[in-house]
Parts: sequence; structure tokens; C-alpha cells
Amino acid sequence: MTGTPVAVRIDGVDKVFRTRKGGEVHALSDVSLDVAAGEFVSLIGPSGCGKSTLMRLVADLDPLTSGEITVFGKSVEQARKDQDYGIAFQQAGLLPWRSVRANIELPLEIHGVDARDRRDRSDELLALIGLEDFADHHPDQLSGGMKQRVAIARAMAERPRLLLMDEPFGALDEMTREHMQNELVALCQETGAAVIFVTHSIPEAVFLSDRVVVMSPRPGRITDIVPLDFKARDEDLREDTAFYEGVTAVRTLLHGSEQGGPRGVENR
Ligand SMILES: Nc1ncnc2c1ncn2[C@@H]1O[C@H](COP(=O)(O)OP(=O)(O)OP(=O)(O)O)[C@@H](O)[C@H]1O
Repeated sequence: MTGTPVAVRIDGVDKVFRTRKGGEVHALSDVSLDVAAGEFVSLIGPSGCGKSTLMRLVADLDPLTSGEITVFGKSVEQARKDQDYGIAFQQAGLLPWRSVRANIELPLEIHGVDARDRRDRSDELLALIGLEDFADHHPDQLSGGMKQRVAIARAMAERPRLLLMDEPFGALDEMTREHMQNELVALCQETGAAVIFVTHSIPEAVFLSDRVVVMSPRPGRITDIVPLDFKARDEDLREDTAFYEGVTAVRTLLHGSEQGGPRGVENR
């Protein structure tokens, strides 16, 4: 293969869930997508279209029914075992008995990184997420936004080449959410990580992504891919005509018009 290396290759994937009563739920149908190294790709679509399912297949948390997924050229099982990616899902999932610093250092500890190097890395990440003064606090002493920042720092502790993020900012208020988006952009620039990002927010997808993948109602299929090539992803972009044009393009593809829309997709 020539050109940019591929972080994730999803090739003709179907997912059918078998329910306990013997029924079937066809969640994904013939989904193919390549995510390049360093690329930021968002998945957007109506509620129940299979965004989280696709993420879980990539993370090897569920088996696929047919097709193939590789992560950096490896099987999803091997990539999971090798911990080739960081995961940040909607619930921050911090360990309540560990301090902020100890939560961030957890993956490093599991992999036998020595205490001094762990501390250097957690110092760096605490500075990056602006929580230096909270290193010794525990999760229950933090706001929702702060917890999410810690979860993202933990996901990035080992400088993964790939981040899987499922609605990581869904529970945050609008101001915190925009702040977290800015931080994520900075973190990705620092590490060059590829990201697959699930969101219900069209502006969030457009602000963050190199490409927005639009999915159909169940069974989820990729119906459109919107490339976005902004000069810079900073506060000015949020007021830029090019940004509004991107939002309108995605909204039109999702809704078939600029007004209204399916359940589970937010225009804000
Ligand atoms: N373990 C399961 N067993 C049976 N059906 C399932 C299972 N997990 C998901 N589904 C079904 O698969 C479909 C896709 O679900 P999924 O959670 O991936 O959608 P989503 O696009 O992430 O939705 P939302 O935007 O509401 O979070 C839904 O119809 C859901 O009910």
C-alpha cells in the first residue's frame, strides 16, 4: 500500500445481534471505512444507527458478524491485547479511590513504567488539561468536566496512535464542552493521534473532524462522508462562514433539508 498509513480499516462489516427471545437486530450493514493515521473522523447519525456498535467492534468488545476490521494492520483482538489505542467513553470511568494523578498513571502502572517516568508523564498531562492543582484530589471532588478531562488524559497517557471516543462530552454543559473540544484539538496536535469520535452534535463533529461520516437509520450504513479542511481549529473557526457551511452540509445530508431532523441528532 502507498500513501498515508491506515490506522483503522473497516471492510464490509455487518453486525447482527441475536436477542434472548431468538430475534435478530440488524445493527450495521456493509460498513466500510478507512481512518488514516493522524486523522480525526466523527460518526454521526440518528439514535440507534449503530455508532456505538461500530466503536465496540473496533475495540473488540463485541464480535462482528461478517466483514473485517484491522487496527494498524492487526486483528482487533491483537490490537486490544497490545493496547494500541486509548478509550474514552461517555462515563468517565475513573477509579474513585485513586487520586487524579493515580488515575492518569494507571495504564502506565499496568505496563510497568517506573514511578519517575510515570510522574513525569502525569505532570505533563496535568498541565495540558489545566488540572495541576487537582493532582491529589479524588474524582468525587471534581466537576463533570474535570472528570472528563482526567479520563481523556488517562486515555492519552501512553501516547496512543489511536483514540476511540464515544460521546465523551455528551454530559457536559455547552461552555465546558467547547473548552474540552479545544483541548482535544490541542492534544491531538501534540500526539498526532488518529481519533474515531461518536457524537450527536453536528457542530461538534464539524469543529473537530477531518471527515464527518453520516450514517443511516438502522441497519446503519454509511450514506455520506463530508471532508472538512479548515486552516485552523480555534475559537475564530466557530464564527467562520466555512464552519457554518460545514454544519449546513452535514445537516442537509442527515435531514434531507436544512430544517428539522431525525431523533438523536442535535443542531447545537
Ligand atoms: N447487545 C445488544 N443486543 C441487541 N441489540 C443491541 C445490542 N446492542 C445494541 N443493540 C441494538 O443495535 C442498534 C444500534 O445500537 P447502538 O447503541 O450502536 O446505536 P447508536 O447509534 O450508538 O445509538 P445512540 O445514538 O442512541 O447512542 C440499536 O437498535 C440497539 O438497540
